[in-house]
Formats: sequence, C-alpha cells, structure tokens
Amino acid sequence: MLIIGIAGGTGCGKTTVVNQILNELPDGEVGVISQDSYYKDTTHLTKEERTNINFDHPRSIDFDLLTTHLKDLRNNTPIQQPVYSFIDHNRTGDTLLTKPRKVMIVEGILILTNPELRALFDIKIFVHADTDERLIRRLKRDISERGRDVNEVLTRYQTTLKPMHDQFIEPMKQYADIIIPNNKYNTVAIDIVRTIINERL
Ligand SMILES: Nc1ncnc2c1ncn2[C@@H]1O[C@H](COP(=O)(O)OP(=O)(O)O)[C@@H](O)[C@H]1O
Ligand SMILES: Nc1ccn([C@@H]2O[C@H](COP(=O)(O)O)[C@@H](O)[C@H]2O)c(=O)n1
Repeated sequence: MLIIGIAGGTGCGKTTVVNQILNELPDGEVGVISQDSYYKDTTHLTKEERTNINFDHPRSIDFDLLTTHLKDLRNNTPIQQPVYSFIDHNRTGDTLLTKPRKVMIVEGILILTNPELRALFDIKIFVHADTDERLIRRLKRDISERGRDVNEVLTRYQTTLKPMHDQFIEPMKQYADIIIPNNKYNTVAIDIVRTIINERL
C-alpha cells in the first residue's frame, strides 16, 4: 500500500486537490481518509462548549484512532471511519466503511504534526496558498457549506486559526517531499502526483 499525506492550511485546496487527483483514476482504486473525521468526540459537551473548541490545535484531533485506523488499513483490515458534522461540531454517530486500497490518501491541516502518523506516510505533500487567498476561500466555503456567518469565521480566524496556523501548520512544510503551489489551479502538479499513483495501481 502506498500512503500519501496531504497537509496545508485551511482553504489551501486540499480537498480540491484530492478530488482532482481522483478524477481520471480508476474508480475505487484509491481510498481517502479525512482528518476532519477524527475530531475528538464531544458528545459530553454543551453546544456552546463545542463551539468554543480550538479546532486548529493538534489536541482537538484523535490521533490515536486515526493512526490505528491507518495501520489497520495497511494490514488489509477495513475500518469504520467516523462521520463528522461541522454544523454540530461533533461526530454524527454514523460511520463510513472504508476498505484498504492500493493507494490511500490522508488529508488534513494537522496530519504532519503527529510524529507517529507522519512516519506512516510514504509521500508527504504540502499544499500552499497565500494567507489572504485562504481566508477568502474559507469565508465563502464556511458560509455556503458549513452554516457559518462572516462574524463567526473572522472571529475564529483571529483568535485561533491564524495563530495555530503559524505555530503548528506552516512549520510542517519542513517535512514535505512535495510542495504544491495552489493560489491558482495547478494541473501540472496534479498530473505529477497522478503519475506517481498510477505506477502503483
Ligand atoms: N486553486 C484554487 N483556486 C480557486 N479556488 C480554489 C482552489 N482550490 C480550492 N478552491 C476553492 O477554495 C475552497 C476551499 O477549498 P478546499 O479544497 O475545501 O480547501 P481545504 O480542504 O484545504 O480546506 C473551495 O470552495 C474550493 O472550491
Ligand atoms: N467543528 C469544526 C471543526 C473544524 N473546523 C475548522 O475546519 C478547518 C479544517 O478543515 P479544512 O477542510 O478547512 O482543512 C479548521 O481550520 C477548523 O477551524 C470548524 O470550523 N468547525
């Protein structure tokens, strides 16, 4: 199994890059795990307490479960990937049966911060987009897809998102094998990654 980790700040285009990579590859040959599915279970908290969680700090992620699941997949064992709701700030209780594939992609803002998880990646990719570009994309996406308003996104950006990005996410570039510039759609980089994957299929 080839395991590819794709990191980068919020709004840099990780999900879009993954979808572009999957396009034109044979259906079902490449599996995807999102770090977002592994936000810690917050059922014991009130809605207000959940809203106040710092979702950009590594401690918000259940790295133990994510690492265990990736090792299971590597050992050819299917996993039940949790399903996460950005509206409720919690796992939904549903799971998604995820089967081992020849190639697995793991994507998320913090996936390179955990040494044990990082060591499982054969290829580490960091997607880069400038800060202003990422904020604009995040604003538009969170309002249209994640039930947020302008004030909420900007407050979160100032209080946690930007400081956490500078402290935990940007420094992870040092571990990247490939950095994809993604201020604009980067078809050349996508083709290169797809070629690497095709060699393993
Ligand atoms: N290269 C790009 N140029 C313009 N918009 C982009 C680009 N990549 C992604 N987007 C848009 O930016 C938003 C955030 O992208 P997404 O892939 O969800 O980022 P991430 O998963 O890194 O948070 C989406 O609305 C997406 O369509
Ligand atoms: N309940 C939550 C959980 C996370 N976030 C934000 O999601 C961002 C990571 O996801 P991307 O798709 O943007 O990589 C992260 O910056 C968290 O702030 C949230 O808003 N609500």
